[in-house]
Amino acid sequence: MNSGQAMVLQVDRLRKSFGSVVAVDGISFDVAQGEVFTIIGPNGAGKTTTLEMIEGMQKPDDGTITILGDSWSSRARSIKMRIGVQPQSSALFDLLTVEENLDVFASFYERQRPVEEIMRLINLTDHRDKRVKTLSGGQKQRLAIGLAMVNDPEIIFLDEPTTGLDPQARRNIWDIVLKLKELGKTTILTTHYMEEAEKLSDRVCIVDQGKIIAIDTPKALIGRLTKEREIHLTFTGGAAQAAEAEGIARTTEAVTSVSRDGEHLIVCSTRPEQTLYRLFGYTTEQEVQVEQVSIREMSLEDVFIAFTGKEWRD
Ligand SMILES: Nc1ncnc2c1ncn2[C@@H]1O[C@H](COP(=O)(O)OP(=O)(O)OP(=O)(O)O)[C@@H](O)[C@H]1O
Repeated sequence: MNSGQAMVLQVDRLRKSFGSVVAVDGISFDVAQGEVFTIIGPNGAGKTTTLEMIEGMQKPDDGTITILGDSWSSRARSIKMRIGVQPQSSALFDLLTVEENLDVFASFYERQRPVEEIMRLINLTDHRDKRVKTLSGGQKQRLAIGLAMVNDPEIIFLDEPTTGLDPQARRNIWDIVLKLKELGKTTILTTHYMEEAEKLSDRVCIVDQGKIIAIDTPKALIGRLTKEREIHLTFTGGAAQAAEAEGIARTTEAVTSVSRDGEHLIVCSTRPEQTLYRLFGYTTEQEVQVEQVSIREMSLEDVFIAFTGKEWRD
């Protein structure tokens, strides 16, 4: 986060329980103007409850929310005019067209962004006269994001905008989020897709069981992991060659573990470049052919596993 940027949202020690279930257990973070800020976590982690408290739809048991300098208790109307919340698909008017839905939602606000511009932004201009009930799941989600834009808000909240969509439809939503960023908007979204968080976000807040387990840029989070990398090699000459290379790998500095499955060799190293250099020195000298070589990239999924000790499940 750039310290020169204005904070548009400050969340401090938020708590919310439902009976004996602690849904949100002391969550604090700040969001700067223009950021794409993603709250990610497994099912039931407390993402929606956190978002709904910030959106003013649920009252926290404890903690404070300052949004665009205001609080819900003193300036609710002003906040509502300046934020945009993606409605549930079920809130769309099924029998009205895309354009009519946007017009109806826009009529609730004094400040408006031209509907024409929103339809371009959500790539639905060609479908403007289609009734909502005839739209695909992805198109409905895009319209829902458009409805969050009608008052030209400064902050836009998207709760799992891509859940249940196919990969192409998800990418179409990602394009919209990136366009919102170009427009200088702040976007706060939730997801349980790690890949999505990694691609879209300036910063990611990983939550589990109502608590933040890590918060930073995707790059910094991944950088915090061990420097160990997995090198995968496949030998054209088969298992015998792989076994010989396995012997070399085992005596190579910085290698922490080696395993072999037939002609495939997996070498874990804290200095992968040097390890590869040594292995290629051997293969060149012995004229051994390597069919395939790769170094596995670390992802946010690895961050989750490292921080919680649990497997990530979408
Ligand atoms: N209205 C409610 N009444 C009772 N329990 C609730 C209510 N809303 C949420 N919870 C519980 O609070 C916890 C957090 O739920 P929340 O919906 O915030 O999680 P989430 O991270 O958004 O999950 P998902 O990805 O499944 O939407 C869960 O255990 C959930 O069952």
